Amino acid sequence: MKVTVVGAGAVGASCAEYIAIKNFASEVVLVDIKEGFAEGKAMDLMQCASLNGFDTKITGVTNDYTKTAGSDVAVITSGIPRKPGMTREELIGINAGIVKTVTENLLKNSPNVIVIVVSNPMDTMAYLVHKATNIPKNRIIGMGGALDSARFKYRLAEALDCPSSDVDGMVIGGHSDTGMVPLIDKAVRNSVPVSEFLSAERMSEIVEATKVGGATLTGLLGTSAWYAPGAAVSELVRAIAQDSKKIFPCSALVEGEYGLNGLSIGVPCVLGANGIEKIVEIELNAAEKAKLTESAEGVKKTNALLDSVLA
Ligand SMILES: NC(=O)c1ccc[n+]([C@@H]2O[C@H](COP(=O)([O-])OP(=O)(O)OC[C@H]3O[C@@H](n4cnc5c(N)ncnc54)[C@H](O)[C@@H]3O)[C@@H](O)[C@H]2O)c1
Ligand SMILES: O=C(O)C[C@H](O)C(=O)O
Repeated sequence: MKVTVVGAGAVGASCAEYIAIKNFASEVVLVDIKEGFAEGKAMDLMQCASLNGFDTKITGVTNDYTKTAGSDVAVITSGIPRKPGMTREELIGINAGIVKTVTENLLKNSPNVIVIVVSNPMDTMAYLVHKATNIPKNRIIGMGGALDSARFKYRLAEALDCPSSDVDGMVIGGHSDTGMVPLIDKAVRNSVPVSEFLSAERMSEIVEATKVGGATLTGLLGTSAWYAPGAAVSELVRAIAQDSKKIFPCSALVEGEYGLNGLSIGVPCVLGANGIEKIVEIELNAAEKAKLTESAEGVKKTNALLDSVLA
């Protein structure tokens, strides 16, 4: 499998590193607009090959999309990250134009590529890729829910004082500070509902900490996170490479699922060789449904800004 990662910054490089370390792709091409930057990141990462024991070939190019030709998957991380105090939505003015141009360049060279959108505001950027191209909806995947769910599991494990591998849980909805919907009533510790172990108050603290997970890290780091984002992307790419049919919450174009239409938003998706092979409609309780509907309204408000920022 050939994977292109556009944006060789914090998230793009972390994503390339995890893909290489997991050793399922033959080739990763890093692309950046900054002269020499992707080449440097690729060289540094390739010097880890003998140390970390991977065979994936990583190359870097400065804005030369001919080198990305024939990519099976392309990950778009190009654009600016937020600074402390900002929302992801505030990035739309700069990132929309970047994501649109990058997508057009990718498609010219890899018409059948599956696109994974990472740049923020991610749900709106995924929707932009849908609006600006004729890529079928199964080949446009927004990465947010896989990361948010990993953060949810981290918070659950912290509260339960157990390893993350003992908990399971999922976050659906928009990838925003207010729009995430951590499905706390469905979260389990080794198949036992977490409500058996945690008070209602502790559970709502976990939900709130999960929703602001990205903002918390941005406050600590001065820019947004990259390790868990890179790892989350690498798991989506792996599911495609291995045709695994695993379920991840991804931002997908909804056409009636969950009563929603005309936007990309985080919903459970089966991922395989064809990208999003199915949106899974799980039973939501009334509160979860109401939160998802409200979240969709928020994403739609941001989507409505696209025309003016791209004009
Ligand atoms: N969806 C998620 O879960 C998630 C998680 C983390 C970060 N993000 C988003 O990912 C984006 C990247 O974050 P980062 O921390 O890696 O930022 P960064 O600044 O470290 O890297 C971004 C890179 O994009 C490059 N770039 C800019 N314009 C480009 C273009 N036209 N073509 C190619 N490269 C271009 C820059 O030169 C830079 O190297 C941000 O928008 C951030 O908000 C999303
Ligand atoms: O928080 C951000 O702005 C980056 C990303 O969306 C994240 O959740 O880490």
